[in-house]
Amino acid sequence: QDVDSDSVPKEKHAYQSDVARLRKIVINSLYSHRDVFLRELISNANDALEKLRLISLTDKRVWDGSEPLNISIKAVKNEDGPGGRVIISDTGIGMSPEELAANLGTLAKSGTTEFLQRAENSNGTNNGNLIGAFGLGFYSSFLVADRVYVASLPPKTAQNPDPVQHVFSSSADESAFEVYPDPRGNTLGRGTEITLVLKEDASEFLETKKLQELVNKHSGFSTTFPIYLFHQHEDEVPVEDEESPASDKSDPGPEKQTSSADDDDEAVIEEVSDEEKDTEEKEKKTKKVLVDEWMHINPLPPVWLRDSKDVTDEEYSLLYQATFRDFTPPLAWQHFAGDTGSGISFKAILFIPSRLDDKFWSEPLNVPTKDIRLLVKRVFITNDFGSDEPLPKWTSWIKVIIDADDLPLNVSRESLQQTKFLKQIKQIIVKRLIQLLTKIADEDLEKFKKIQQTYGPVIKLGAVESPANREKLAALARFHTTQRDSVSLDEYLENRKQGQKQIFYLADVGKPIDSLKKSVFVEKLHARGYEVLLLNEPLDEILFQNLKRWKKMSFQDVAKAGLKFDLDQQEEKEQQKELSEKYKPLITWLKERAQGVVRDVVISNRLVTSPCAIVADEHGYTANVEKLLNAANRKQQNLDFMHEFAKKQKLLEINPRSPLIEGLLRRVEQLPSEDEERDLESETELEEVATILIDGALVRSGFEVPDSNEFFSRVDRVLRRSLGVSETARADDTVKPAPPVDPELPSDDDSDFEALPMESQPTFGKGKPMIEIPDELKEHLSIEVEEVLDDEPVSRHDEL
Ligand SMILES: Nc1ncnc2c1ncn2[C@@H]1O[C@H](COP(=O)(O)OP(=O)(O)OP(=O)(O)O)[C@@H](O)[C@H]1O
Repeated sequence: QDVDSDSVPKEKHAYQSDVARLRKIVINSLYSHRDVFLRELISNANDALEKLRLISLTDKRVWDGSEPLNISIKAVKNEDGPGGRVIISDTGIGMSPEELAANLGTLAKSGTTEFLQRAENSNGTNNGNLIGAFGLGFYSSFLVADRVYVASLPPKTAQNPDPVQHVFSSSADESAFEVYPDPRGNTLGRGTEITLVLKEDASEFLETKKLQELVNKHSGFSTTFPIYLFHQHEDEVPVEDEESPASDKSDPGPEKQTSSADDDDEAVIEEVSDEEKDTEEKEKKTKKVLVDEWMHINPLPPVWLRDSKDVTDEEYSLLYQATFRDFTPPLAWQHFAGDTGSGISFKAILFIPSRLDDKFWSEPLNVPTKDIRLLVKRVFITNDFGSDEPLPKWTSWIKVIIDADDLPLNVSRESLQQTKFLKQIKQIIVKRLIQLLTKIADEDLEKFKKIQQTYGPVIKLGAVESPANREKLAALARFHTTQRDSVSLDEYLENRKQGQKQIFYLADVGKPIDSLKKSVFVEKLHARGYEVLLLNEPLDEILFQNLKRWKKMSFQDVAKAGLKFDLDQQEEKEQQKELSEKYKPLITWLKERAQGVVRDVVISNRLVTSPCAIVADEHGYTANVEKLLNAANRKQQNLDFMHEFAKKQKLLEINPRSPLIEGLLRRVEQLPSEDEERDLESETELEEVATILIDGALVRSGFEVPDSNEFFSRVDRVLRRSLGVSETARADDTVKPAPPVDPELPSDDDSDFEALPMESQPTFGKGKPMIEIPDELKEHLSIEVEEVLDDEPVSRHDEL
């Protein structure tokens, strides 16, 4: 009987629409990578075997440990012409007919629809990466096969004591698939057999050599279960042995194949030549025969059990890609052996993927990792480390294979939770990751640059999140500065100036580094050669607040009071004192004007060209913190009070060297004293200048002005004054109201006008048609405008 025989009724099912879309994307965009089909199917077989073994821990009926668990691959060439089939079988958990339909006919994965949209929109250019991120699985069969049959038989269980082998059958271009009882009966014993009827141009996969090469390249790493490949070789055997054929007895091969020797497909020996010239002289007659053999093609121990000196970079990459189903090789890895401290020894490889999942920053802090694969003596146990004590968020993306020697094989996850083992493993992973990052930072600048691009903010998160590792992680953090692009805190210290006791920084989340460099707060420091760290990532400033000091140096926000630099020098101190004295009248006058905004007005020692700036007091909020807090939408009343208080803790610093400030001082000094006659108009004007100066300082320093309308009205008035325009004259503000909707006109939706992009839509003004013509075209263009009377039916473009 054939798997496709019509002797059984076949039930037709429609594919879920997403499946059809996914198949199309896979087939169209991965043609040049089509050998991945084998890796994907072997990975699925591996999963099925792991599942069976896990279930058997609690239900011995499913598998009692006696029959072998393995994967086998066989290529069968068509007898009557080109082409043929590749059959991949496993002795794993198998699928019931319902599971065949559900698992292979629908996509249950979350994010599928979004993935499909992205893949379709990217015109196939980037689909390799997208699919890599998503996983591609069973549908990769259609890269090489026109038709696929999946025969499957689940093990006997209490609920299903007499399972029946069923077949899932589908062609590459059909929108439906069939599920039916296997006409051959329960031939598998248990497990799944996938038969790929190869496309015409995929005959290369019929060659054993090609299949072996592919397994060696990709899939030797996808599984620790033995993979057997069927092949035939010529052998010379004595004629008298003909009766008892010489198959390789030392290698039993996949159990089910040897046990089903009566199957036509599984003929053990085939005679090809009996042309041997027997001679009377020869004592023994021999003849050439084709011997069938199942080769064990992944006999090497898994990579993590080998000595790291014997493993190539390519092998590590392939192991990573196969295990974690990632198309892109990892950025870095560490292979180590250890002991948990509670006497359990293990071998492990820790991988840093080359990209961070998009979801990383939006997921909560305590998301459990799914990519730490715990094995015991090569046997997969779990990748669920529980959510009670997940790894710290900053390491949650890590991918690890860990193989323990001494845990009992039937250890369950629950009993694992109770041992110290998991906790110790998590600590070891974090420690090793930090070691790996530090090693790269010390030894491989190029690679560390790449790490920074992807994991820079993650390292800072780690330093904030875990006090125990704060120092080590902060040492790995890199920052922009006024002088350099990527500087560690230690490198910053090496570049400090004589007598510098503070680490200077300026923080403004989201602001481009170039515009931070131009800030009023760094001008003098920069001019004097001091380096200032420029922080524009949300975690930067929080990190410094957590660190408090670095190698005994305190952090100084240059937008805050408390900035110290070579001011101990006597000369400068005295100069500052003198200036304060000189500017006293202006300071007193400005203090009154700036009451609602700042706590005090002082002479600046940080400004060079700017006339003034607003700095936060030591206890006040910088513009950056104020922005963060506003964004955090503070609701609690009692905190609001503190918030308002901290907001007012600002100082107005004035630059005594600025001509504007000098001019203002002169004007203030000229103000009439109390017993003199006052010039109210000029006083108001001066006050207005002061308010603009204060508001301008707020904006320049990154704060918001209390009332921007008021601010601009004032600027308007000053501008008018400087132009000699009347301050009270009003603009002509008569505006023609928009016409009501005319129900007789076509609706907006079907208008051609709407279809035009904004910039190409004609503009209209004052109720008259108006067309803007560029000056250079005016000579060459003449335009006639037809006037339309109000009561005439109008076409859409005249309506406005
Ligand atoms: N050889 C097999 N034995 C048992 N079940 C299988 C086998 N192959 C596939 N399946 C079932 O079909 C489902 C879908 O397989 P598919 O390869 O499309 O996706 P996946 O393995 O879940 O994910 P991905 O391959 O993308 O990581 C699997 O989750 C599994 O339940």
